[in-house]
Amino acid sequence: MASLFTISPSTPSSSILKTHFPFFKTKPSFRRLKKRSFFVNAVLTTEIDPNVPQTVHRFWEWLKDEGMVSGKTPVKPGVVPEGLGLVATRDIGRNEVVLEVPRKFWINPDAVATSEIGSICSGLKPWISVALFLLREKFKGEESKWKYYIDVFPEGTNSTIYWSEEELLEIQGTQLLSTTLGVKEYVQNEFRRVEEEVILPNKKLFPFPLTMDDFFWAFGILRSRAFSRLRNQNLVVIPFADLINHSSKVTTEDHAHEVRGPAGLFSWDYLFQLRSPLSLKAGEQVFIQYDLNKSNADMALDYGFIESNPDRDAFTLTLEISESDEFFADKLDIAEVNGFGETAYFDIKYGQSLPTGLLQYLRLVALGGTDAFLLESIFRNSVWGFLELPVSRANEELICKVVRNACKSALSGYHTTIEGDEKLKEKGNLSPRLEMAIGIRTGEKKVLQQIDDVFKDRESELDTLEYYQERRLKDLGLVGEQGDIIFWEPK
Ligand SMILES: C[S@@+](CC[C@H](N)C(=O)[O-])C[C@H]1O[C@@H](n2cnc3c(N)ncnc32)[C@H](O)[C@@H]1O
Repeated sequence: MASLFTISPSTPSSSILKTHFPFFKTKPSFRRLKKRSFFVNAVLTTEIDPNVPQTVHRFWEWLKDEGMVSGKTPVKPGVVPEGLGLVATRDIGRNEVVLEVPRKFWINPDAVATSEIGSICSGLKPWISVALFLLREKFKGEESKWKYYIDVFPEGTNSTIYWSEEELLEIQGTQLLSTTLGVKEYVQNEFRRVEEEVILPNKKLFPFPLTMDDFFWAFGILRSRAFSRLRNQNLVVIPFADLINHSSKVTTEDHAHEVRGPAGLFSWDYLFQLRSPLSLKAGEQVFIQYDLNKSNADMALDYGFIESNPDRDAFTLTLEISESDEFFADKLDIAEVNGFGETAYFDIKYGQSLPTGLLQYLRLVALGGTDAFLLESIFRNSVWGFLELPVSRANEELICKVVRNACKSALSGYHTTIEGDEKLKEKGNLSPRLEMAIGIRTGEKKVLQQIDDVFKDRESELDTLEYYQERRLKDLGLVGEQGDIIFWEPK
């Protein structure tokens, strides 16, 4: 039965880039330079905290210069525990607009299409075209229109894609480790392909050495900073807006909007508008909710941090209809009619009931022997409904056994126990990556424990559960309230 149930990964670094790029001709921008020297003083003395790096001062000045920041802007960048963040300069009401960024400053596949590399990026995946764009702009250094923005990007995050081998050992046995390795392999393959097909054949456009680490840097920047939920925009990096950090205190996600509005002195355009989901006092940080649906493993991979909230702990069960199953075709047909496939993924979250369809799919996969009649075509429209409830003792016993064995086997793959992890946490003084590793492995183990408990309880109830045949007899009026068989007696 090993093929009935497999637990497998749920889904599918960095170097400091040289900012000086000698191959681009220098075009002095007197307007920008002149204005900058004026604003730098103003900014330095009155506006931004002196602890904020110079790169951020220059970026702030650039935002003013380009009209994205005015005297009315109620936030400014600040150094906060999450790195850089946006801090309220006055009290801000809930739902109040904190910033607006005109479309001409959005970096998305459309912006790449109209850039110098547009023609060679047209067939690429959206994220790859934006990654190449960012890398190229980074290498252009002084010559890039985006220089002040790119200068405030971090060199990396704590995403597991950047962890050393030693650090990855701390998540040994976790699904996050397999997902991380899968993602790294995917990015490596994409880099090799784009290097061969786009970068090397276009030396004029990419006259600098682009390494795998550079590509990973861009990938990590996009995963952690791109907004993906705007209407018609499936990937967009927005200067200024991407300085905003996440807080679990925010429980809504409708903070980002695309609106029409003034985008300069005489122009009107789409604006990316960010509203504060919370009311804030001056000096407090503005936060949003990045994604309510992401598990801690997703957060670790994308953003390089996790929440202590156990609701984010999850484990993905992967179920499969084996091709060697004698009823493979019928089972697959039933699964497909009901929105599943040969393989089905079920995300199980801590503290929540089993996901819809999991028990049906399990019972379907385990169906055989005397229950196989349910696979006949006359039952095709009703079988999924039957599978909602236990089919037979043998079927229910099998699913319990298989799930429990899989949980035990997964639990044996972790190199620490929940108790051991909790002791480490109590001791404190952990690096952010080790703290994440402990959080992730404890979370996964707790979910596995929870799944095992559910099926353990079910196993203990096998004798008292009602099965298909009994229900059927009841439906036909042939079983009494006490479970006794009623014989037909002529009146
Ligand atoms: C969109 S950027 C926000 C700006 C970022 N703090 C910076 O310094 O540029 C997202 C990154 O900020 C950090 N971050 C955001 N919210 C966080 C949180 N609640 N805890 C820890 N790090 C956070 C993570 O490094 C994440 O990848």
